Amino acid sequence: MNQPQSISHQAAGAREDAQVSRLLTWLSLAAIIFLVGIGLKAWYSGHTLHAWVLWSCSVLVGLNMVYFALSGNGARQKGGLIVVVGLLFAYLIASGGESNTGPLWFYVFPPLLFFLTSLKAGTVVLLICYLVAALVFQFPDLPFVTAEYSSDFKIRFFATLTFESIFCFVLEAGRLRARNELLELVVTHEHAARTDELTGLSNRRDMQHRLASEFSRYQRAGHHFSIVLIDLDLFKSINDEYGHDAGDAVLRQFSALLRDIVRQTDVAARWGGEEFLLLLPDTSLLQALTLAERLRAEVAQAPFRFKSHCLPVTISAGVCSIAKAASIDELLKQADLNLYNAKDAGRNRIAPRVRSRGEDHPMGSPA
Ligand SMILES: Nc1nc2c(ncn2[C@@H]2O[C@H](COP(=O)(O)OP(=O)(O)OP(=O)(O)O)[C@@H](O)[C@H]2O)c(=O)[nH]1
Repeated sequence: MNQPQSISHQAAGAREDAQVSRLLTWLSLAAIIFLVGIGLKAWYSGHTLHAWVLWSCSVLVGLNMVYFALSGNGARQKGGLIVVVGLLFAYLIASGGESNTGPLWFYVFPPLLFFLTSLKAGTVVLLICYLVAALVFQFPDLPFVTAEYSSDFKIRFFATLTFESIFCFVLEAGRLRARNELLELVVTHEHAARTDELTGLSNRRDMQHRLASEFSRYQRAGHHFSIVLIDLDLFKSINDEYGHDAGDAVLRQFSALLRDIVRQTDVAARWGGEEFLLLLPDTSLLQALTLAERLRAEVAQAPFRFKSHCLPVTISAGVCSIAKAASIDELLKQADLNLYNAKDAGRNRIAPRVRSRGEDHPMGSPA
């Protein structure tokens, strides 16, 4: 049986991914403007190589944006941006940038990295960057390494960068924990808003949503469906005779029976008090009547127990197919009318009553 609808972690995650991608697009745009601007400055200061590297990076960031716009692949968008930024920082450390200030840009990397990747992946990439920086600092004679840094600078650079990295890690871990707790809370609340607390079935609100979407499906594709409106007979007397707790126990036991009897695609809801509603997709009136009759017979036979008492429980139900109604309201009204007829005819029965060919007993009457 269909559980009450609820948003999943995946749905929330997908929404979050879309937000991050939007943010990254703006960030990429800002980076392109920034890189072109600094490149111009380097060009006019006579650092032509530096200018070309910055402009090349801005082209790569632009290509990454275009790729994302065409493919919509957010993971590749992040990966592409990390690779470009990583290459740029490796160049800045190796060349020293302008006036040996290139490594200072490295401080942008830890927060960006943890934001774009997971804690684990961010730590791994960061360690690789540390290794590159250590190699450049330790072996200034390596090819492509043109900068030289003082020992003081190297020590301070590593110390401050390590401090920043740890701080970013702790902050990101806290953010992720809070985000996950919030998601759990949203899912729990969403589930509670759609579930009947006593029986665990869908509540009226959830059923109304499902009826509306099933009706749209019917209008769009012509998929027929039926409903069964069920009412426990003389339920007040159970409450009066055995107490409210006994009544609650009966409602729970009946719900469990309902869950067992319906198909995976059917929806069972507590419609109110001691009234239940079944939504049966792709089901004709006759099929719905057959199911309702089976349910009626099972309830009449089932031993409903509360403490040492065996409680007499029967149900009446009104069945209606969408083929007989022009709207959900009309469908519910017709099912309610049929339920009233079943009660009026003596309870423990299903309405409308139909006689199947070759059957001795009319369907919908007590066996
Ligand atoms: N224990 C319990 N009782 C409930 C709950 N919701 C509604 N009821 C009771 O259900 C009873 C419904 O009584 P009625 O509407 O008179 O209907 P009935 O006694 O079932 O009689 P018929 O429907 O005519 O067969 C009332 O006594 C309500 O208090 C619930 O959540 N728990």
